[in-house]
Amino acid sequence: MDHLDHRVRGGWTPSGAADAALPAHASRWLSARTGLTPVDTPVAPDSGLPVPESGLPALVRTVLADIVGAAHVLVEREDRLGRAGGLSYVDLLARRGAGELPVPDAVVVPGDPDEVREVVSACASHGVGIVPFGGGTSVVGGVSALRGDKVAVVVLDLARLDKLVSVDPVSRLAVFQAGVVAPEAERMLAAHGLTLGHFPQSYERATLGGFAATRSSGQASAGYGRFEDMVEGVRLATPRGDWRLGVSPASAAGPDLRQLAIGSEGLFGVITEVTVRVRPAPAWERYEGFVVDGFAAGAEIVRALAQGGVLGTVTRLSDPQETEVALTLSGGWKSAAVRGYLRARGITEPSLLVIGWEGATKDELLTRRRATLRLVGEAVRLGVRAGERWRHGRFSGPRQRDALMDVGMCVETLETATYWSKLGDLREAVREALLRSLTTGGRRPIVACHISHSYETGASLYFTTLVPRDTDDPVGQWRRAKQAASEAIVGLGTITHHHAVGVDHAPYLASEIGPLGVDVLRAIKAELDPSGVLNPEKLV
Ligand SMILES: Cc1cc2nc3c(=O)[nH]c(=O)nc-3n(C[C@H](O)[C@H](O)[C@H](O)COP(=O)(O)OP(=O)(O)OC[C@H]3O[C@@H](n4cnc5c(N)ncnc54)[C@H](O)[C@@H]3O)c2cc1C
Repeated sequence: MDHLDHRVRGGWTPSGAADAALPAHASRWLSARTGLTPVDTPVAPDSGLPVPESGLPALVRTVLADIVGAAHVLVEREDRLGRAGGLSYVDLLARRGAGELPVPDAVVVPGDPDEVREVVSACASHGVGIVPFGGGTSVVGGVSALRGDKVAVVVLDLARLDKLVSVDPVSRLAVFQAGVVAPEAERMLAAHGLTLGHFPQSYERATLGGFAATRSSGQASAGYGRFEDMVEGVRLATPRGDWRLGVSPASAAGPDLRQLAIGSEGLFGVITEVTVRVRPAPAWERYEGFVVDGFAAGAEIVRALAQGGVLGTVTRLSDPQETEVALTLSGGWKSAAVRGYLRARGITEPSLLVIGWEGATKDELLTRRRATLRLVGEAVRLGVRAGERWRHGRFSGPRQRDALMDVGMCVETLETATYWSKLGDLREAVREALLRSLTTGGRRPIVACHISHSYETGASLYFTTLVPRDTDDPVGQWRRAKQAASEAIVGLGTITHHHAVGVDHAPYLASEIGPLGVDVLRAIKAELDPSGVLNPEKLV
């Protein structure tokens, strides 16, 4: 079985490798902007990382091998290391030898939903923790191999649950096994002229089960909705047995229990199948770029589009800081000329707005575009080239994270959401908290932000922070900034719009859902997972 490459984002896809490097001028620019003294800190080779011996009791190993076959219970060092943690900044730091990297005692790879149910049941009987593992792209510690009070912990890898179970084109439904990765889902649906329309930035590697477990939101959420809007049904392997939910497009049969599985982050059961709503694949697509003067003016445009019901399928507004960073790191800011042109057009704080439209026919697309453009107002139109440029790089930005870490940067992202009336305040509060906590020792952080998911009532804010890494205490530097940002968010917005809770946001969950909410979640967990083996130390 493949080992996940946690080091080089270009390893996600061979075609992506080219986007993983930094352009030549980038470290010079970073030095000038942030005070970086470039260093060379490549990833510690995995062979240098401490990996304890597997503590999986021999009896449990035999029981698991009887269920999935001995070849699918992996205890070798490389296999366990390959499924140790996800892709958060802290995970990446641990790969560089800073901080702890919890390594599972084994990786179990069941072949179908029934085997998953049996593995879950066996682990529950023997008090062994289970970390459900989809694409391993969690950025909040969701797949950290924490064992809590359990004797051992195994990663339950869903890679072999990779099948399209059925398609119902009449009802526009498809049933997938949970380990199907997003591009494979799209490929299988394309054979039926259909699309799911879920394109998060982690698209190349994340799974449908992972999307459901984390309430994921893709770049085309304005057109297709968030992942929870797409889920019609789920099949969940719990220690209490198999649980299937979702039998009709709507129901008044009590609370919607599917929502217990969606966003449950592997604590209530392992999702083995997901029934999703699908759509005809669009025949026409068009992306265009615009520049607005300042974030506030751009946010007003996006609000008008959202409340006017004319958002593009993709609608994404970068603030001036993100516009600068994105164009510099992509090597695209042919600066002087573009800045001069924008200044001549009265733009002093360029904020890039990208809008993408889709349609079954060209006329449908153009009708949508016209409706949007009526509300875009004074924005400077950069045209299709700028839009296509964004589309080309839509999944590649994060791949540069490793290259940035190699030269000594701390690179972290966080996301939140709030109502339109509080959006400006929330952006300011988070910016201020990050700048305050990270401006130390001559380091000058860049805090960049964008809106990429908009609703009638509000929008998400996604922050990217770049700052020279504190080489003496890189984890402490991250922890202080995370705490400052999270405390700034509490009371103004949600602690997470789509990355989920995992480990990193768990301390702030109660402030969002109340202590009673936490008790309710714990009661549900106690009912479904009485021995508490599912994903220890996450969510609640
Ligand atoms: C570069 C990058 C960009 C990203 N961009 C986005 C984005 O645009 N939008 C977005 O929503 N997210 C984004 N993410 C976050 C992440 O990709 C999502 O949370 C995604 O939904 C995780 O899917 P996965 O298959 O990788 O799940 P994993 O990382 O494997 O798991 C995530 C959580 O779900 C649990 N889990 C996984 N599969 C199952 C299952 N079958 N049953 C029960 N529990 C399960 C895990 O235990 C864990 O708690 C990004 C991450 C990275 C690294």
